Amino acid sequence: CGDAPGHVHSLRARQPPPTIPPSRPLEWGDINIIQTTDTHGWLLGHQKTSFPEPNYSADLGDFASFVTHMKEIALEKDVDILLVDSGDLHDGTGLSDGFPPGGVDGRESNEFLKQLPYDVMAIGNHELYIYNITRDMHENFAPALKGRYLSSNVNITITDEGNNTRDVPVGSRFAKFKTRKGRSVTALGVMFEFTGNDHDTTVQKVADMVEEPWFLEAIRDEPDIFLLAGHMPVARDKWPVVFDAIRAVHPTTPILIAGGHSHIRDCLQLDGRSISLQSGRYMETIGWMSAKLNVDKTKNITFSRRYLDANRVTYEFHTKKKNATFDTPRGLAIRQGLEDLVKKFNLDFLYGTAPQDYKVSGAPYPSNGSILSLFAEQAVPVALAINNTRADIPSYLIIQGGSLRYDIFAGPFTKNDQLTASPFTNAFVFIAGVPLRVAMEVLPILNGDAPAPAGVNKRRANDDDLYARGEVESMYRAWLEDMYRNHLEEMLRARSVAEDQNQNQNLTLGYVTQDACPGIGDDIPHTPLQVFPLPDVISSQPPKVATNDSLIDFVFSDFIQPDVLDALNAVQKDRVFTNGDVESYSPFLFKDVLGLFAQEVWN
Ligand SMILES: Nc1ccn([C@@H]2O[C@H](COP(=O)(O)O)[C@@H](O)[C@H]2O)c(=O)n1
Repeated sequence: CGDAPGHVHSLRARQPPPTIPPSRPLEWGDINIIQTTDTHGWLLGHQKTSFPEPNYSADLGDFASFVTHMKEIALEKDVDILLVDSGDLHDGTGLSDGFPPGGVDGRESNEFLKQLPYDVMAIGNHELYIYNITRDMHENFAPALKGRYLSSNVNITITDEGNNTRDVPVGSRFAKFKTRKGRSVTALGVMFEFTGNDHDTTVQKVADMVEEPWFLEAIRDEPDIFLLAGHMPVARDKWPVVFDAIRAVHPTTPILIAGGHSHIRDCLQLDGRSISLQSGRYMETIGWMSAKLNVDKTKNITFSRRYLDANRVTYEFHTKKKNATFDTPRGLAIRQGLEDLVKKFNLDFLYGTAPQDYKVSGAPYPSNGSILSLFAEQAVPVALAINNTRADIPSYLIIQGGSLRYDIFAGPFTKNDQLTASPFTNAFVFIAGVPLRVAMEVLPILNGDAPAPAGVNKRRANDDDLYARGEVESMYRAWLEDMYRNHLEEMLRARSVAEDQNQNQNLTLGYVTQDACPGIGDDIPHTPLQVFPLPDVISSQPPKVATNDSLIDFVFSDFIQPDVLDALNAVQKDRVFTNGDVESYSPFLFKDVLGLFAQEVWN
């Protein structure tokens, strides 16, 4: 059948390029865990054909079939298997963010996640940026998990039917349940100390949470295992606070931690009877951990972990299925439902044809190949000139680079691609009559490239504050930079580049993980992607005006409005800038910009 006019035939490549099959079976234990985290709406998988995308080409239907077969294998082996998610279901693709006016982000895509047999799910920070989303999770999502959607330190304020205001957990504080084999599990869902949450939602400090009576009561009786799911990176965060609180009562009980948030693959052990795993982002990685639970409490537990590339070749290898025997009725129905949602949300609508790739961290900034340069220097000026009475007034723009979430690939550019690259509903606001010189002083301060005057929140310099507000892109990039640096060092150690290329010639691009757990974690060996450093805040080209003191419209994202006002008031004393000076600049939001630009320029 032909494509509808202005639409692509399918968001999926007809035949994704072949991926390398795994060569090592998974190590099974008495208790086995499949983990997802930071899925951010990527339920149709990665559909582009240039590597590493095909590594992650499986959709949620494929994953559902995989889980079914893994449960069958667990039954044959007579062991336990649990499915766990560590949060961030929103903001990332059209399936979650392409809803029509009046809808709620993620409500329809989450219906498909409900169809998977998750044993435990934890809340993420992307469930807290907008109150309506949190409320939807509380009212419509958590009940489907029947007490297993965990928000140990996250509350929502609601007004009940009797018009009383109540502060309640978004999901449940903890869950206690038994596995198929009769093992008792005490599960928690702990969130990092996020401060960027919306009104009427609260995130409690982890040190305060572990002193709560409910927490002490929940951990008092010894289970067979503690399962700590949560939207918090396994390294350099507050897991040890939770771990120590449990260890003070139960020195040897197995503790399995399923972390998330920083989008990396990671593993460590806080002691010999515990393991912490984190399985990446965007349905690229499926995490596996297993534990052989010995009864001798003086001995270490034998754990294993593996990072699976989320594609059918991987899934079929580990379930010993063939293409023809892999799909389950539920898997096929989920895929069909997702395809139907693509049509319903018009995600296959074609805005134009991207002439080349535009990368987030795979190209230098600024450059022709950078999506940050494309957005701030080309797309925003075109998109914000539409329906804008101020379009003729010289303007200068700054925005947070973290709002550009994914690469654009050469070829058809659809509504789904637009939302994948830039999913947020941030607004463009402005202050009229700012001297260009003053506006241009804000950027280096927010990036920490210039000394910040007292009281100014330096976005890059103040890493703790940035981290608390949810910024983890720099951690993800640092992880990529490490793997690329290691690769270059290895090439130097190799006798010649030719020899290295020879050794690596069958490897495709992908993640090369070095974590703190024994053995090799990656299921498939890859060669790493090249990565470039990026600033936190980016700008448009300064306008051509008479002098640097000429007055311009200073345009910025409402997401960084408090930082911008602080910086403006610190770099000059002629005028006090307040929220009252800030006006709406455009009816269009961040998520609209690339589509408007593509329609004008890529058509
Ligand atoms: N309205 C928003 C919300 C978030 N961002 C960007 O996302 C970063 C946090 O996302 P994680 O997946 O890393 O939790 C945040 O720091 C912003 O850069 C945004 O731009 N607009």
